Amino acid sequence: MDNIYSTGKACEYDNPSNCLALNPDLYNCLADSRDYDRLRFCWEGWRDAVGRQLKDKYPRFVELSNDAVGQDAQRWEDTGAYWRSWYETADFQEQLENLYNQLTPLYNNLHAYVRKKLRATYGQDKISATGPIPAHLLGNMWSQSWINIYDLVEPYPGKTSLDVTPKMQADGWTVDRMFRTSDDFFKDMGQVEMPQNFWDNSMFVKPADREVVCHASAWDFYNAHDVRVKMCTNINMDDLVTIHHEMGHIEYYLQYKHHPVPFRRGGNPGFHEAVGDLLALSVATPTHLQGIGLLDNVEDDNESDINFLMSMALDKISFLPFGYLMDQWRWAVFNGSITPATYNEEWWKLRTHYQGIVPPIPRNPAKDFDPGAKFHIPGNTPYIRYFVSFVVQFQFHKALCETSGHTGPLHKCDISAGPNKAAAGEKLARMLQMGSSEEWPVAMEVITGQRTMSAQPIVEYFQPLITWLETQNAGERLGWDESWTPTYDC
Ligand SMILES: O=C(CCC(O)(O)[C@H](Cc1ccccc1)NC(=O)c1ccccc1)N[C@@H](Cc1ccccc1)C(=O)O
Ligand SMILES: [Zn+2]
Repeated sequence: MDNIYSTGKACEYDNPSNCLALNPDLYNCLADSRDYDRLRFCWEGWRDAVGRQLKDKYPRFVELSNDAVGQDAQRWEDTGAYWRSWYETADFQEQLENLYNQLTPLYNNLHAYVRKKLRATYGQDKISATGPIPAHLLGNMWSQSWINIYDLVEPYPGKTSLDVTPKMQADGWTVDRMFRTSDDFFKDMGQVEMPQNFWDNSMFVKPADREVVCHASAWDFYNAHDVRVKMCTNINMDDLVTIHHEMGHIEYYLQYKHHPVPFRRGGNPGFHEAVGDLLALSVATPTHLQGIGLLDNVEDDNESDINFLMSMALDKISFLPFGYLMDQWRWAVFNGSITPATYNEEWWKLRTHYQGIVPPIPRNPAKDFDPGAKFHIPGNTPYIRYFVSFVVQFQFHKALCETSGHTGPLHKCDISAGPNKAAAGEKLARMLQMGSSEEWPVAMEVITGQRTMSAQPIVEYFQPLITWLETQNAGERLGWDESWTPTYDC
């Protein structure tokens, strides 16, 4: 399944020998095209090339995985139960649902605003004012991050552009400079620097001579010195953020390497995903981007603030329903309540219910397997960890901002700019050094002083934007009529 995913290509209708790889061709198509039908080709072509090939393999995989976790001393009732056990939280699913319910108003306000803007771009015949959004129009192959359509939704055009990709490319940024920039930030915050073998042994760019798994990953060789990233880096802001994400994994490896192997894990899997994103919250601030030469002039006024918060919301708020639903689907597959006969229709029920999106073309239940078109399904990588990460990274950010001595609104905080940045770095290092030797509430307490997941910090961070969106959305229908479908001209 990994090989099918990593080598899949979508071939042009009019030239079957001209085939597009996911990275970078289809990524660029979904990010840059503003042609409804071209976007549909890229969206459908990837699912035909990969999802359809995986449809009949996945049921057997589920069976084998459930057998494996039911064996011997483990005796988990199914794979989902085993995966949830890593959080050591009896009411874990209830806590997640509670967090999600608190975040729904943020998402619905962003969704309503983006839907209105997309109607203006693609026409009222293509998008309903009260329905779900066609999935291929959101700038991302899985509609999980909407940052690439920032130009279509920018609140105050003409203010400083936050899209630093053009400047990265114009200034000749290299992949090495992107990784060095990230390493410099970790060092500046008092964390451990990347060892020489990281630079010697990592794969930073897509090789020209062989097929590789391009989906980014960070590897611990459990020998206290060999740590590596594998990534097909492109010169853009998205990948600069991903580099921080991957380096966050490496940082955890380096900080907990003194523990026995069973403790060389994150406090919980969400913590491992949160480290790099946490630091990237500071790097992404306009003043920090200016400091590393990616923004020329920064305007400090309310309109620029709203533009900045919109760009952050298109990355962080848009992700929340996707991060939540991926394992809602998978846990149900593992426990048998979703069967191979209903894989795809149950997938789209969840996608429409939580994300407020619909497929641009009818799905064929006998052939289509759209979950298979997302890396983590064939890759068998659990996903709720990212939803947990998106919640806790804002709890950590708020706490480290206070420790660093930041004053003012949370969204303007760069922990490396605070007078007590060293104290903030020490708290982070102490948490990382615990690995999984303490249960995660104890690790959380080291940074935040309390032991529970909370949606309050992410809501506080985005509050100015929420207020602005509520005004903009006056008269709009929040949420969507799940029965609407786009017109299909074949
Ligand atoms: O998948 C990733 C990043 C890759 C990874 O760093 O999480 C990677 C996934 C992976 C790859 C191969 C085998 C297993 C997992 N995870 C790691 O490299 C990893 C995982 C656990 C511990 C240490 C490293 N991000 C998710 C979600 C996300 C996260 C942050 C921003 C945007 C989107 C996505 O792209 O959908
Ligand atoms: Zn990760």
